[in-house]
Amino acid sequence: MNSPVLVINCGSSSIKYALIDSDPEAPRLAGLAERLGSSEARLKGKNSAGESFTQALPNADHAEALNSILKRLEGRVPGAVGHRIVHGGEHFTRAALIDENVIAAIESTATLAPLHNPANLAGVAATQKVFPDLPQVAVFDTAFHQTLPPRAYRYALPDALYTKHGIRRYGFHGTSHAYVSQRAGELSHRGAGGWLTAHLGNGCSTSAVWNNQSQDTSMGLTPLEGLVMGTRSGDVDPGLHAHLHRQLGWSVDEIDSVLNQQSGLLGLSGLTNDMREVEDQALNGHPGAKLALEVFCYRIAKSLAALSCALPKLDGVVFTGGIGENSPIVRREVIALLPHFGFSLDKAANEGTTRGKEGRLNSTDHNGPEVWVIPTDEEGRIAMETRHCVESPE
Ligand SMILES: Nc1ncnc2c1ncn2[C@@H]1O[C@H](COP(=O)(O)OP(=O)(O)O)[C@@H](O)[C@H]1O
Ligand SMILES: CC(=O)OP(=O)(O)O
Ligand SMILES: [Mg+2]
Repeated sequence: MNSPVLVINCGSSSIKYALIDSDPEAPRLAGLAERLGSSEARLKGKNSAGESFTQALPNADHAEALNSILKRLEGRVPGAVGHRIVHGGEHFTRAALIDENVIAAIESTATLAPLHNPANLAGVAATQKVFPDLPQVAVFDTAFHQTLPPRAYRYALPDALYTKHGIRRYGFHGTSHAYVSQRAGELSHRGAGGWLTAHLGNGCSTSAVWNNQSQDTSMGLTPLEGLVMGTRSGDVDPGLHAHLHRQLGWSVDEIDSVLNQQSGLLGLSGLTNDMREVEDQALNGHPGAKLALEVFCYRIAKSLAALSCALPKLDGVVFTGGIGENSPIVRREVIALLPHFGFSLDKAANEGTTRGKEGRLNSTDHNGPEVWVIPTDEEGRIAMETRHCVESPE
């Protein structure tokens, strides 16, 4: 397929899009429709000359936003649409051409990713209306982690909860972990081997990848397990839920909303879910922001150390996502908490790396495991998998 792929990552009130050519060097048309459904709705993006635009779309819904996106494609016609679908359960080990059965399977896992899957499905429905003749492909966050062995994916719960109800660890951000671990293997003389990856964006997760296969990851049944995130708590004592219910009288919905939307950096700092602001306020001495940064970094280091058990040998660690790519402070603090692993961080390289650049952050004469920053490319990976699926569907 020579035509470009339109990649859609649909959230509850936003659509991220990118039009990606088969030639990876060709310029991308990309942007974001946000605050959909409100009077503030708008479309922001870049044209092929690299110029930014912003267009107000008052009260636009997903379908209206897609029609506006279509007009920004500068006459280029996609050959397929690739959708990011967060939860694919155990049904999907690779991308799938969307039909009624695939939609039904995605619907059946929707309750496991309530922040993501319903919005992803709404994006599919809206896109099918706008592009009725194009093949549409679902690319799952969970698929890359379907290689986890049972020791990593099983919870120590009664067997029937897994066999009858699918309660197990799935893992997310698979396209990102797959892309950056593969890229680390290509950039480093060590090749594909044992890589720990830290995807640190609004959602955050770590993964242990051996020979391009995921061996373990920090997120579980839902994208709430594991690291501290922008507004998500990550790991808490499983006894917390019963305690909050019995002692404070909180309902399940209240508990769920606190853990997903009012916790993480926002909860600890009492200020914001935005790491840039947390760092600024921590530097100003704000106690909540300092604590948020400290817990955030400690939890990442602890997770990386734990995940190293999944690898026969450790070749290096890769930082990615908005925070991983842009925060020298977080990278420095995390590496400083792992002194037994023999990492060495080059201060100038760590502080000099800027967004959009791949780089190794340890000195070249160093024999221990490497430290890399690799900007993630979830859209590029989704386009590649979409192309592959359309060309050779199973
Ligand atoms: N220069 C920076 N320093 C620290 N954090 C940054 C910087 N730039 C972006 N971030 C953080 O990255 C996070 C967003 O990550 P991103 O991967 O863009 O999000 P999403 O998961 O929505 O794709 C926010 O917490 C933001 O503050
Ligand atoms: C799965 C997940 O957490 O995704 P995001 O980072 O886009 O919220
Ligand atoms: Mg993200």
